Amino acid sequence: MSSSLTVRVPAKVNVQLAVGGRRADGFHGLATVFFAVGLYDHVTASAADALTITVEGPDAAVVPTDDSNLAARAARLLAARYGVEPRAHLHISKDIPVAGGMAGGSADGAAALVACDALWGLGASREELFELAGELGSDVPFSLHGGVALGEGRGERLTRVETSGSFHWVFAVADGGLSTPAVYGECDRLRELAGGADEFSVPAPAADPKLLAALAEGDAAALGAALSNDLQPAALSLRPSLADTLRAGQDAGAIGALVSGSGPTCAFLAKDAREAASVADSLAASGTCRNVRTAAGPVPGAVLL
Ligand SMILES: C[C@@](CO)(OP(=O)(O)O)[C@H](O)COP(=O)(O)OP(=O)(O)OC[C@H]1O[C@@H](n2ccc(N)nc2=O)[C@H](O)[C@@H]1O
Ligand SMILES: Nc1ncnc2c1ncn2[C@@H]1O[C@H](COP(=O)(O)OP(=O)(O)O)[C@@H](O)[C@H]1O
Repeated sequence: MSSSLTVRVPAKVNVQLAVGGRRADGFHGLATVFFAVGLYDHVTASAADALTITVEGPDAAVVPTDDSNLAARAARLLAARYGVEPRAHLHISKDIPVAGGMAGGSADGAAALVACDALWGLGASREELFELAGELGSDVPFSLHGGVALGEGRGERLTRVETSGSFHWVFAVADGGLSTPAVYGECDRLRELAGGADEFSVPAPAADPKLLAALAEGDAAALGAALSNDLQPAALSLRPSLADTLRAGQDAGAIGALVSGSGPTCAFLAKDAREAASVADSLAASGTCRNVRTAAGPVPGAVLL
């Protein structure tokens, strides 16, 4: 047992997000290709008498520090499963945009599972951690997994996807977030208008073979052309100004552009690191976003430092 340890965990972008009809349980069946990018939160767990959370970083003020924080929920779930007291102080150093469609909360949940398992000396297997992650949220297993993976079911059933080389991304971070349930709800509303939103009205989602080939071959131009997100019309409907952001990135020379997950962060693929820096400069000057980040990937999932 150690008295303090830190886990590093990445953000994600969905390079494909195919959304099936709304299921009876309210969730949507997905075929999504998660891609982990080098933009990280760090969660440090230290010995304490009770479970407490602190957060630092530019968005810290909008992150809950009570039991609704995904890191706290993860610690409690793990402790309950092993019959131990959830005694830990969790400090989150947050660099992943909050409510931005980049799975920052899920990342902290995954990191807390790994950190508390080590702090409490539980020795949970990878399989056990993945099972707990799936109970915490649809995106949490991928934050453990990292790399590139196809997510099916709610997004929690993962299969590793083959890739070559590195891809270079630019992220335009918006002012304020979008609620994930609200974006799925808007997707359903738009689908109802077009004829139906349930599982019988919407085709079953499937991974795009062209996108998988582009990833396997390390072909950035082909990946850029294949990017797709079924939640994008809903995110644009709730936040019409995102169309300006997407256009600004395309005009700046990005070879692919899409809303990241449920948004409102917009993700742009660049040919190489130099082009990414140039797209980032143009986006920052465009006045269509709060700030701009560059990151390469794929990178590993939650890892104990
Ligand atoms: C859209 C995605 C794309 O990766 O992520 P974000 O872009 O928000 O980060 C995910 O599907 C978000 O996953 P996550 O944020 O873990 O969602 P959960 O906590 O499991 O569920 C929150 C809510 O989202 C909706 N939801 C989530 C997953 C899914 N397959 N179908 C859904 O309809 C439901 O309304 C659910 O109550
Ligand atoms: N550790 C956490 N970091 C960020 N947000 C959190 C965390 N725990 C709970 N939340 C809540 O989850 C909401 C969604 O946050 P986040 O996971 O960053 O976005 P998204 O679901 O778009 O990827 C936030 O608005 C916040 O209220």
